[in-house]
Amino acid sequence: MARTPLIAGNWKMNLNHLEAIALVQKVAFALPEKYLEKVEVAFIPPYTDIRGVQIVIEGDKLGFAYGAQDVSVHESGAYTGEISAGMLAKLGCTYVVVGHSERREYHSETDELVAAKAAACHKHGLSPIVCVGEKLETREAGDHVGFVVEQLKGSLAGLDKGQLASTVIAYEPVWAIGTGKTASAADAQEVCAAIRAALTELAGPEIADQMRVLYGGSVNSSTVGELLEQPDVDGGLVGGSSLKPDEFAQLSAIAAGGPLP
Ligand SMILES: O=C[C@H](O)COP(=O)(O)O
Repeated sequence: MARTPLIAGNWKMNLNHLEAIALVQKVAFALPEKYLEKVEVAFIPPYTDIRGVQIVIEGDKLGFAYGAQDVSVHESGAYTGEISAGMLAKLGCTYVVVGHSERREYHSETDELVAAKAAACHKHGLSPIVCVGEKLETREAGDHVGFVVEQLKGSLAGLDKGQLASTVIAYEPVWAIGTGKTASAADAQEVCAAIRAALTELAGPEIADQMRVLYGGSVNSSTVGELLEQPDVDGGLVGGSSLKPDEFAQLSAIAAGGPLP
């Protein structure tokens, strides 16, 4: 089945709320609307930017989606510094990245916590983008496929088939993030195919076939075309290149089927 590619720009901890609005406007200026019929483009800014991003996207009917980089497992209450899924849903978010390797590494997030965050998203109609990926030593030992599949199963534990259907997976080999080393298209396909096989086990072929599996790690306009030609790669979770409006517009256009004129 044809899956609409998703290009999600994870800004990480970059851009204040004024810079955020300017970036969305520049991408909208560079990327003619017709491309959005063939690719879904989402912005994943820091929490403080989401309101501004919402206003410019909704106000100008830009056709982009947006979301958050993390979420609390708690609903509300005395959890200083936390942001709930309900708050993000109220702001019109579609997506929430959960289990990014930077959160797993710097905030000691476990598969169990990631699964709880994914469940919190679903409770409020948000689609989690569940991130998985191996470190360099695991790849060098040749254990990357088994590692990623186990991490995936742990990070989706407890989700029912309906929830899985509206979950996005992002395969991000840690050694390729922010390093300029993109996994080869064949490397990405190998793991994304194993992810889809695991999703088939969990949710059945019909649902697994409609779920999007993204690749992330130094994606840019030169690499996105070949990555998306792979049968199990359905888009990109894009870090550094999402902060450059012309580059992000170009790679989104390529994901839609052709470069900008
Ligand atoms: O979430 C995005 C990924 O961590 C990839 O970041 P990158 O494109 O800067 O390598």
